[in-house]
Amino acid sequence: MFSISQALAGKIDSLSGTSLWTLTLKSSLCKLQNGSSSSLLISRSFNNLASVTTESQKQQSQVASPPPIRVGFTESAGRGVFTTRSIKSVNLSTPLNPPNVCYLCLKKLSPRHVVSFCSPQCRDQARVLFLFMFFLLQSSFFPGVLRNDALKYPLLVKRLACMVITGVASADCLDILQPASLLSEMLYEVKNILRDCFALARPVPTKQWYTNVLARISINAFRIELACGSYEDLLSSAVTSVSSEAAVGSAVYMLPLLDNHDWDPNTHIIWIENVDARLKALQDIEEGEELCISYIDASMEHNAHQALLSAGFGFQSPGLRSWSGD
Ligand SMILES: C[S@@+](CC[C@H](N)C(=O)[O-])C[C@H]1O[C@@H](n2cnc3c(N)ncnc32)[C@H](O)[C@@H]1O
Repeated sequence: MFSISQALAGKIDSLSGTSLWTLTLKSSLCKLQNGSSSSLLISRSFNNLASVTTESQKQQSQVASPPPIRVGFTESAGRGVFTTRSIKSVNLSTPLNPPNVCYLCLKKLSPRHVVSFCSPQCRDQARVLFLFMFFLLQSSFFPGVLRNDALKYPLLVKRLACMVITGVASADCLDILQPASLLSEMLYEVKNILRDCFALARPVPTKQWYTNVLARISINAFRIELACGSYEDLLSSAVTSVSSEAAVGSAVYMLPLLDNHDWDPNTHIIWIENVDARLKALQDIEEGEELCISYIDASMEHNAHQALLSAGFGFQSPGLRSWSGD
């Protein structure tokens, strides 16, 4: 298990040599009323990730070792994430249905939970972070809005707005991420959804601000497919497809957002106890190799695959073209 906790502070907690990384970033989450949820994870200092230290390094009394991953430039896909050591893959088996999860941290709830937070701590943190959110959650307009998938990103924008307003995140914390071109309909929805929220805030965030944030979130948000209660659950669930209906939320992370797409990825992002993201090696990875994930369901038909990549991410996948042209 390769665990990186408190990436916000740039620390890795443990390293024991298997194929699973944990990227734990400071989180702020919200489960929505109709059963879907959204979350936003912010790492304040991207640069900290380049200077992480490991628990095993600490335990081996300061034995010098490079961080296990580094951010570098690829030939054709901008920035990417590369390993600095080799990693062995492990086998996974059958998927589960997504569990009911805590509104704040997406941790799986036991059947005895009647409220939607796993602990008083999560509930209290949510109260602070979602001060402005609660107003909207109570509005009759809200459940209808949430049925539209495309609107989860405005909700993430709103989450960030709440965090900025309450001082948890800085207004420019996503600026480092690559932006997407936005459809005018999305901007319209953002404006409507955020209007009441922003009306309560001083100073009022500008349209320019939320356009900027939405443009980045819309290309960089992850669907959180699963939030398993244990490592055993993970082993039986991590193969759930990106295209399945198993998503329990969405999240924005810093480091995983620099993972580029490959039609035959060498890693897969997964979640175990909560919204902390883990990268799992799908195959043995050589030192220095770029870590790639599949942005979409890799089993998808070729033209649909290319259309999604093109519309959603602004590029096409040459690997897939040669693969499907056999
Ligand atoms: C989530 S970002 C990945 C990090 C990005 N390379 C960066 O520098 O911030 C997604 C963007 O990376 C680029 N990208 C990712 N995978 C690619 C690939 N296989 N080929 C070309 N461009 C790719 C596309 O511009 C895409 O919109």
